Amino acid sequence: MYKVLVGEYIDDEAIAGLQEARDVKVDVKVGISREEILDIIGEYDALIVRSVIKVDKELLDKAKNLKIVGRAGNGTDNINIPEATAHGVIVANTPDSNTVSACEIAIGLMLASARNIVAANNFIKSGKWEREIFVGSEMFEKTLGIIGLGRIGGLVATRMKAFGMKLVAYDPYISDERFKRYGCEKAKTLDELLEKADVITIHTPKTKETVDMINAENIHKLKDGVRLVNAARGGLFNEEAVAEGLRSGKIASFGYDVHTVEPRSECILYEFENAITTPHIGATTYEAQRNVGTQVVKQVLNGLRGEIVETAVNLPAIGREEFLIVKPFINLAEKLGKIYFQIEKTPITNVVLNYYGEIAEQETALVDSTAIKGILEPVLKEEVNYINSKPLAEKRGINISINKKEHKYKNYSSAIEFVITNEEGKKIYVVGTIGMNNEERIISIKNHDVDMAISDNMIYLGNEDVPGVIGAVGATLGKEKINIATMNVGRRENSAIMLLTVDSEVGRKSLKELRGLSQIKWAHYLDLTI
Ligand SMILES: NC(=O)c1ccc[n+]([C@@H]2O[C@H](COP(=O)([O-])OP(=O)(O)OC[C@H]3O[C@@H](n4cnc5c(N)ncnc54)[C@H](O)[C@@H]3O)[C@@H](O)[C@H]2O)c1
Ligand SMILES: O=C(O)[C@H](O)COP(=O)(O)O
Repeated sequence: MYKVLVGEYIDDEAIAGLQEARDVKVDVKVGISREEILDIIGEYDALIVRSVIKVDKELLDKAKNLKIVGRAGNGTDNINIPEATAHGVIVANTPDSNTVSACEIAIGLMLASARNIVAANNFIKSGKWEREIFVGSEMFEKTLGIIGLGRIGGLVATRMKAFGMKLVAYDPYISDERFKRYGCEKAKTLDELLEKADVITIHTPKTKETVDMINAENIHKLKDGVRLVNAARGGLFNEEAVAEGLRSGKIASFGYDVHTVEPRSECILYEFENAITTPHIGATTYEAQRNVGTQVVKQVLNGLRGEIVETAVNLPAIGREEFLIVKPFINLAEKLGKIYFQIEKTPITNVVLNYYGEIAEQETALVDSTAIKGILEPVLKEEVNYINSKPLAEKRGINISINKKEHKYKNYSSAIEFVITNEEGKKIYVVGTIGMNNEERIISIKNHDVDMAISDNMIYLGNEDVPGVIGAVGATLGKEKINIATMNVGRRENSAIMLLTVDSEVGRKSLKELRGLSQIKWAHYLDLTI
């Protein structure tokens, strides 16, 4: 039974989804104190957070059973990712699930602050009526500067284009094509954007580069009467500098959802009527919370069950399309990796993974990790996952190298070759491919060419290359009530092997019977279930 701690509010349906899982016990402790979480985290296999709980080294050191942290949302700046990786903990967020809500709050703050909606609302409810003091500005034909043209920046661009705004964006990490796609003029420098924009909205993560993007030094570069919006992360615009700009009139308004300190009850900006704010509610919509909740539960269950966690942030970033190409190879690699310790017992010193053909042109880091996971998992007591498999192998003195090579298995569009060297200096080769309909196939084992679909239950035999072996093996398995699904033979000068797929598990007694046949030199059952 996996224990999951939900430490911040997530959607009720998502909690119900967790509770329905038979292998999970859920504790919901929304608003849990720091002291309590440090006390109890050692019991849990998974932790679900939003942006409040700090998942730092202190917490991770105490989280002895933790396998995955699910971030029900986008930003992960409350989680120490390198530490999580060092602890073998997967961190997964839900990057696409709340972007529309975040975009809409940015636009809401932009319009509300430009039209004095909050001040006018407060004014009228205090029993007064005036109109002239609430003169605002239109967005039509103004220039909107977007810092960070990622998911949310892109959504804002599309929508504000419809308002008739001219768009200029600053994002040094994206292609020119993306600027074109969103109809944005590319600002080559931040200064260029600061100088051109009538309204500026920021949609970057919080990094060393993005903190204080508007600060005391560069505020004079802004247009007089500029309007600012921050629905990304607190501190991207320096609060003191913005307060100074609001005081001097340089900045006409500031709409912000995110704060340098959260939660907070005081802020230098609260005195300004034209600075309107919300308590980080960008993702607080029914739709976003439903999406985020469903997505985080899916990722956490996958992580606990050893399945692929598509949105893991401490794995190499891989696009959806690329992921779909690589995905079948991920399972294939794990299965091929499992073969070694089922046919050999000597410890490994070296693993070389060679990629050939189309797969060699892809980002294979996920495949590398699962290949190593496949090798180690059957023999290690510790939990092995995609995150910790390589560090665990290195800790055990196993040298790993990955190569993308010119194609040598030309009959196949792609191939993965394992070359495993053990302490006796023996080299074991296992090669596989993905065939039609994403079928996992083994195409060579210990230098014997075979070509057969992998199944969960396989038998690998070494035999004399003499007449009658196939019949003897068939009869023996028949006696043991084991049905043979397929059979493949591989022969070389002095040796022959047989690889069989069978419909059921093969017990010790059946293996003993096979080994007792005079023509059989050795027999192994390969359990390749994952
Ligand atoms: N207010 C909320 O409730 C809420 C909700 C969701 C997301 N967010 C925040 O919104 C922000 C954007 O999220 P996203 O999903 O669009 O992220 P994203 O990763 O899709 O896009 C971020 C963009 O910022 C760019 N960028 C990075 N460093 C930059 C720099 N120094 N200068 C200019 N551009 C830079 C990147 O190239 C990228 O294109 C994040 O900070 C996220 O945490 C807030
Ligand atoms: O990064 C995010 O997803 C948003 O800032 C929302 O954060 P929250 O989950 O704490 O509302």
